[in-house]
Amino acid sequence: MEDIPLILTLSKVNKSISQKKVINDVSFSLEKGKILALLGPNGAGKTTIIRLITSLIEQDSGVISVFNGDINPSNIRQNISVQNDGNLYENLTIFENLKIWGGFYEIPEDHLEVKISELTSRFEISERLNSKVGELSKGMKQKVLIIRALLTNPKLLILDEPTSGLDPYMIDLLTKILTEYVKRHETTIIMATHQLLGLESIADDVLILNKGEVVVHGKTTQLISDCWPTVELDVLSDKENFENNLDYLTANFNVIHSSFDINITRIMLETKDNHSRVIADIANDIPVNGITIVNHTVKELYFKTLGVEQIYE
Ligand SMILES: Nc1ncnc2c1ncn2[C@@H]1O[C@H](COP(=O)(O)OP(=O)(O)OP(=O)(O)O)[C@@H](O)[C@H]1O
Repeated sequence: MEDIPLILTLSKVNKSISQKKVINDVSFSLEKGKILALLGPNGAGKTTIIRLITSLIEQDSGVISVFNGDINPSNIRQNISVQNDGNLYENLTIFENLKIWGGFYEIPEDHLEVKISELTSRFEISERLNSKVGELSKGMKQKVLIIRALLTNPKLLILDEPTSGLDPYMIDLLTKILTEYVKRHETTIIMATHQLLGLESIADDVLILNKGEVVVHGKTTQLISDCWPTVELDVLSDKENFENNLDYLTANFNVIHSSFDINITRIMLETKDNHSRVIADIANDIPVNGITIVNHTVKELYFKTLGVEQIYE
């Protein structure tokens, strides 16, 4: 299999701010065309990592290599886009803000106007193009910041809380736009976020930081299957069959949890066996109304990794 080039490598990076160690021996790398979810509690060091990668601050020790070479201040702006890279001009319109930004990057005018039109339409904000930014809602301003970051077709796009202020529909749309964008432009994305729902469908890789240290890093699917090496199934059956079914299931499997819900019994069991065979066996042996495989999520991975109890599933 062909090796995918690395866009970013951090090796034993350390950083103290005001005599406090905020980044502790952080090492990881990121392949071209992947989306990395950078996660961690408040104060874990996500923004500091982003500031280090973009050379806004310098590490005390360790190596940060972007595009296979040490960060080069002269090409950084052409190749890396950061969503929170400076405020928008509140007294200017969306169009004027984007035009000025494109001008900084010397994007040819006709090309820039086409890009603005495409992106604002994709983000469903075209009709507000001539509205002053100061009159926009928080979510709309957020869209403009993301559009601005995409204008330059960056090789590396860094998003810090991109879903902040976005409504549920826009969060889904953003996920779609970013996954399509990565495929079309071979862009690599680092996304620091607290919005964990649905991350497994967008993030190729996950990195969880805590107190400046990497707690977990790897491919999302691999991390989830490492964390839950067994298959869990929800077995739905009528209440009258519950006791008999439960006897059968506990005799044959490791039943983790069972519950009633009106006339449905939900049983969660764990098995290391091939799940399609297990499903077929159960359906054959007892009266069931349905069996579903439990898919674990990045949110569960996050809570399990950090050893924090999840309040809501
Ligand atoms: N300018 C600063 N002066 C002092 N301490 C700082 C400064 N910037 C960051 N820190 C400290 O560095 C640590 C990491 O902060 P950072 O902003 O990187 O965390 P974060 O993971 O992005 O948090 P959040 O999820 O709240 O945005 C925190 O303990 C923070 O107090």
